Amino acid sequence: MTSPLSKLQQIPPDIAAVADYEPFARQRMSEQAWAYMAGGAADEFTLHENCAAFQRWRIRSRVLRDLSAGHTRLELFGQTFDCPIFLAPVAYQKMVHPEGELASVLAASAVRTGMVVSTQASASLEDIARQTQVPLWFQLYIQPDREFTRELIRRAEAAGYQALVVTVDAPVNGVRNREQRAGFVLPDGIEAVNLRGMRVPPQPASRIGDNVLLGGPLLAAAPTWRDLQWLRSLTRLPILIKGVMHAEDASRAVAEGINGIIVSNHGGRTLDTQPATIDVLAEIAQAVEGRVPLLLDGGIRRGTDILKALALGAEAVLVGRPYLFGLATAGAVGVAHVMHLLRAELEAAMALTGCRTLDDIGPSLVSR
Ligand SMILES: Cc1cc2nc3c(=O)[nH]c(=O)nc-3n(C[C@H](O)[C@H](O)[C@H](O)COP(=O)(O)O)c2cc1C
Ligand SMILES: CCCCCCC(=O)C(=O)O
Repeated sequence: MTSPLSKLQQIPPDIAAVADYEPFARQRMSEQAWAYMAGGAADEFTLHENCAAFQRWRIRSRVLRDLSAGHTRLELFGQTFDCPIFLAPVAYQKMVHPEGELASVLAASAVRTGMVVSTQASASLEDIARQTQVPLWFQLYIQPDREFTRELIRRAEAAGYQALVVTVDAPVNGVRNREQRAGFVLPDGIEAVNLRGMRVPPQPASRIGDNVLLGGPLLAAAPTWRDLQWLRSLTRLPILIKGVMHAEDASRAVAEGINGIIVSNHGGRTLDTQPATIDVLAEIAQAVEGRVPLLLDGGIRRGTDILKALALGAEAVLVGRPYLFGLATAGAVGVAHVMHLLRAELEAAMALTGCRTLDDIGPSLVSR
């Protein structure tokens, strides 16, 4: 006899690729939760374009190279990871599985890769950190209440987080029509527990689009470059900014002393009709000239997508929905399996392009 929890920890038969998890995840979620987790902004052009753009890049195979003693290890900010595929910050994971972020972080530990924990996690940042043996990074939404923000950073440092990822592409929520049509609201019992006690409560995600924005208090308190200087004065942790899509912003970030940049359009959830992340990566890499590490997320569904991103200038990638669908389907085991599939596909792609290590992956391997 299997308990309901154990059913939520079993990998369904016949899963061969990350995309195979999607229908199982869909079955296990309410229509409202699915709208929030799978959906994007407005007409969802960017959501789809992130994936479609990878298909327009071609990989050139290479033959007869020495592949002995190969690996996918990488070092970032003095931290070692077994593979360049991180778990992106994703809010409210208990909405899709009772163990939520606590399951995801176990999976990150099992595959010895990084996880970025969302400010809007549904488990406490301390409880998540206690579950792991790999370096964790904390994703920061700078809050209108700056004192509270300072305290969040102090808590993240005390809990052992090893980098701050400041998300800069969502001073307001996107126009989430799919969520509106489904009537999405956070279910009872799911909340951003790390924001408890804040003086200015965050607005519920699905209502933000209904309010007047320009000239209102929300945007008056929105983060600016000045806030990044303030963050720098508060912490010695490496600071990355997530949500850069323009070479000029990337150059400015480097000039401001930011330690890393995540090329991201928030998985198509903020400003619709932005280009795919993979299509702006080379331009941003050119502006950054290797001065700080670049990471990329959005639309990664195959190991070949990862190889393309690394070839065009990223040192690592992050995935969002793929591991969320693994989590919804089979908890920690599902997340670990998704990460394993992506890594196995990356290794196959590396072998077939003659790359022994990540350093061997370069622009000559891809073309449009
Ligand atoms: C349900 C959901 C919640 C998210 N929550 C956050 C968040 O709290 N903070 C953040 O910086 N990004 C958040 N993101 C964006 C992801 O970090 C990431 O940029 C995106 O999912 C990458 O695209 P992909 O889902 O195609 O891999 C969220 C994405 C999803 C799907
Ligand atoms: C004002 C932005 C709220 C976003 C909440 C979580 C998130 O990032 C998401 O994509 O959803």
